[in-house]
Amino acid sequence: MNGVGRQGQRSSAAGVHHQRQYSDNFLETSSNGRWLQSAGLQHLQSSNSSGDYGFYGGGGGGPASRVYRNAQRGYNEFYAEAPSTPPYNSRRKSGEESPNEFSPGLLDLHSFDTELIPDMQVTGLYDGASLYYPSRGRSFDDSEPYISNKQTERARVPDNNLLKSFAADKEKASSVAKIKVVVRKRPLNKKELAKNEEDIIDTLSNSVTVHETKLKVDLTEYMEKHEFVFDAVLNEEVSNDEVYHETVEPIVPIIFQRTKATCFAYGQTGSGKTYTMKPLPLKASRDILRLMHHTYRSQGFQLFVSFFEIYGGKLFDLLNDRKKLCMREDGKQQVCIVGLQEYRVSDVETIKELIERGSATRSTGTTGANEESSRSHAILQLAIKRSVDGSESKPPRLVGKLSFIDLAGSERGADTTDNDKQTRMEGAEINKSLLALKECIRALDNDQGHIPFRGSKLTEVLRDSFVGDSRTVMISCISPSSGSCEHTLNTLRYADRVKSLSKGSNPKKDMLPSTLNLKEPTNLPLPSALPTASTFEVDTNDTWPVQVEKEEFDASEEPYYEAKTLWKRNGKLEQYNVSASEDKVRKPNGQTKLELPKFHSRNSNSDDDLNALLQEEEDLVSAHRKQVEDTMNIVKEEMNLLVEADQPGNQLDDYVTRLNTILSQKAAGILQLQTRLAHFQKRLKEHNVLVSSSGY
Ligand SMILES: Nc1ncnc2c1ncn2[C@@H]1O[C@H](COP(=O)(O)OP(=O)(O)OP(=O)(O)O)[C@@H](O)[C@H]1O
Repeated sequence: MNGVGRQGQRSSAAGVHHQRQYSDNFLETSSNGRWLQSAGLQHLQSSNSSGDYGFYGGGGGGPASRVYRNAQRGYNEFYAEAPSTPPYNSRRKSGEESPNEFSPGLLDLHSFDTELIPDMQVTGLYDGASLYYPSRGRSFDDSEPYISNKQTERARVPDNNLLKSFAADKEKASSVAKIKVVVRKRPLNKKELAKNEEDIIDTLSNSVTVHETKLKVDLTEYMEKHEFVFDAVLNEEVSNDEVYHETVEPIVPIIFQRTKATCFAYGQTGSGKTYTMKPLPLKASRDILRLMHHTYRSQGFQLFVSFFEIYGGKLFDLLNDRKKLCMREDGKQQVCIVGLQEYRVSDVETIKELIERGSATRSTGTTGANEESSRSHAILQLAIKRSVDGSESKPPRLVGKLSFIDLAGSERGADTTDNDKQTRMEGAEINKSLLALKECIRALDNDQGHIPFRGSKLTEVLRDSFVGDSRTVMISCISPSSGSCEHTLNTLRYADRVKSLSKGSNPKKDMLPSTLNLKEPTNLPLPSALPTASTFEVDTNDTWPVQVEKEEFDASEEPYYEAKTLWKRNGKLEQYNVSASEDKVRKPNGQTKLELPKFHSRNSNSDDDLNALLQEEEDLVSAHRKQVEDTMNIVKEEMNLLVEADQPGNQLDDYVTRLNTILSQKAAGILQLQTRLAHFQKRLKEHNVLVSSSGY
């Protein structure tokens, strides 16, 4: 009844509301770095914002880290010459898909991208992409080469433009909202239609209204309206392409600007999370590869894909037969996933096959039940790395990362009262992770010094996505049916809480009547108490017990040591450096079989070695720190001694003895540290030998 009436009134607008202006808190990231990290691990590096800013700032890295930072300077300076981002170009209308073009966000980038501009077209710098892409209008096929060599060969870069454009790039990055919350409504499905369920959701511009039927005490029905405002609301007519344009596309270019971005799909089971998320990584990869081959051509960027899931608090590699993975965190809050396979990819087809393979592995799972996928979080990561000197002879370092997360069904968190113990535990874990996720996103936007990563496995794994220069897009998927009203409201309330209390939220929201979203009852859809570090179950198998308060390292810098060992590990590294054409092996029947290049997992002995090495590194840093403290105490003592020496009547014997003691102490301290350092250097060398002789 009501739903039918409202459907008639529903806005014909596609529901894509292009909001370009979001306030945000764009920060520059300092280039702290860490020089040792475990080889053979997929690294989810912690990053920090600048020390000025205060995210775990401070001298955690100690003097040794300073040395590393200096060593990194050259790289950073080099990096600072990345091409620019142009002013915003007019966007094509929703639904106008011409996939062979750069999508609008990318067009923006290109209109400043002199590298691609043929000499005779320089005057058309701001004329839009059509100038540079003669292939515009051709239908895009994933198997089609996405770049013509001729096009790139025409390009030349005026150096001064590179420098000029860096500022523009930064400006562009800062104009991308730090957190964006989007709602997507799916159409009624056959089952719901068969049950005569109504569409109770109205969408208009960037608001969504839920019409909830309630009963009065006299059992007459009445309608309660719940209205929410978000950054964008996408209705059931909106295509996956438009979802991409609205959510991920704007953040793709800034991944090259050392940004970590995360896109989540949140919602109840069957609300369309997978439907929404599945196409996004492929579309993003396509744009990333285009950028790599056009704008950042010959700059040594490489794209890597990994795909894993968190199920029942445990990690499984979806690209390696659901092999169980182990998450480790060292004393410096570096989170690593031991054994995760990461594939270097250079063509869309390979990525597509990987995504399909991972998705198939996920949906079949261990029990083969679809049920399972709604209880797991699937995480697909696209990592952009870059060779230090632009060549492939050196190991690549992480530049930016784009994570796509298809979260477990939000209502699964409520399974905590289920009779089955396993289900209860899974429900609790899901609950915990969704709560922790919300808190982390909010902390991120509020620039809180403390981000509650430890609330769940999910947030621990995503730690590096919440620190430093990061972007988050949350897509809340909702079902339109009256039967899902309660879940839909819960989803929208969750999304509202992620967004509404954040400092950098949509300025439009502030202009709205403050009561708009506050009409909502204040009870949380999920328990409001977030597990704290002390209540969080520490799995001693998976997590290092050491807890350090300070964030010390910058995720934008892949640790030198790791890079080195990765290189050694792979290099027998033709495998690692397989080109697109080598990725495929022709089968006798002419079909193309994918032969994927692999990062081999290391065996447990290697893991032990790595852990020991990491521990030694920590011991060395601690010893160094202690030595500095001791030296400072000794210097104080020395100064006192000098003051006393100046006093009349000072005993020379006493002065000489005490000075002797002080100098001996100093020498002993230095010697001790030197010995420890030499031992550590030896161990590093041994480790390299171990890696290179281990058959990789
Ligand atoms: N926007 C949409 N347009 C058309 N069909 C959709 C849309 N969203 C979802 N569907 C369909 O609805 C069904 C459920 O969607 P989907 O599997 O993506 O839900 P989900 O939220 O991922 O569920 P789960 O949590 O159980 O994994 C699928 O058949 C999907 O094709």
